Amino acid sequence: MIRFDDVTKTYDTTAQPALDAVSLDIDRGEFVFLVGASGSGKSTFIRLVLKEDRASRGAVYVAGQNVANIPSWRVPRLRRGIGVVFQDFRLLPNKTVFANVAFAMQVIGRSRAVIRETVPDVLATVGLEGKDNRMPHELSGGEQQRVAIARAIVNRPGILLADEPTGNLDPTTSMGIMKILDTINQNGTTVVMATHDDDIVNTMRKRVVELRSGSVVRDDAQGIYVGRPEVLAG
Ligand SMILES: Nc1ncnc2c1ncn2[C@@H]1O[C@H](COP(=O)(O)OP(=O)(O)OP(=O)(O)O)[C@@H](O)[C@H]1O
Repeated sequence: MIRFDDVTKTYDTTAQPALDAVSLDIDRGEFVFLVGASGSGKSTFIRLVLKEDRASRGAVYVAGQNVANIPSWRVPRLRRGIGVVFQDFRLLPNKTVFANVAFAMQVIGRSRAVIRETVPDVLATVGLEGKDNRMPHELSGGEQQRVAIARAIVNRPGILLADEPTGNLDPTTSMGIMKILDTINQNGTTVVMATHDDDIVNTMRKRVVELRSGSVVRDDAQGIYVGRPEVLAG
């Protein structure tokens, strides 16, 4: 589903690559944690999958297609197949919950009838039934992230990328979000989640790919993550 073939990404401003000769295969239906300290390359990985940036060397494949060969006019189609969730939710502040989710369907030309039918179902999937008319500022952080997840999955993407989705949430709320991501994955969506939250990684027991200074240093099925080895050592 996602393949990195010897991918190096160097930003113009820095000599040290953000990703350094990364080769990785993520199959359809997998749930993968991408872990590593701040600056290890997690967000760069996500940006390359979305073709928001280009690899300096090597090739990135999404659903069998080398993204370097996708012309710019077809990049929206690539991104339509990929839902994205961020740490800071990124909701439209002046739109209701319903409108935030509906917006993702409007931009790809779905009819009002289909939107009216689909959005409540998706809001129920993330546990937000009955909150359609709330504004984002009337929601807790966990609820806002649920809206963001609903928006990311409403068009049924094959891939969901989550960049530190629990970074702003307390542990209990975070586990609620993880249950939702797990359900989405069990329904067939490939999930890649960047995080440095070791508690979450160690509770979920999924595949763990660890990056350090842009290199994959570990790739374990049902892995764990020791996020702060210096703390443990000390
Ligand atoms: N647009 C950019 N221009 C220059 N350097 C960048 C850019 N984006 C990231 N970098 C550098 O690339 C490296 C990897 O950054 P990246 O954001 O991928 O790490 P990360 O693991 O996602 O970190 P975090 O957990 O803090 O988000 C870092 O050294 C960072 O400073």
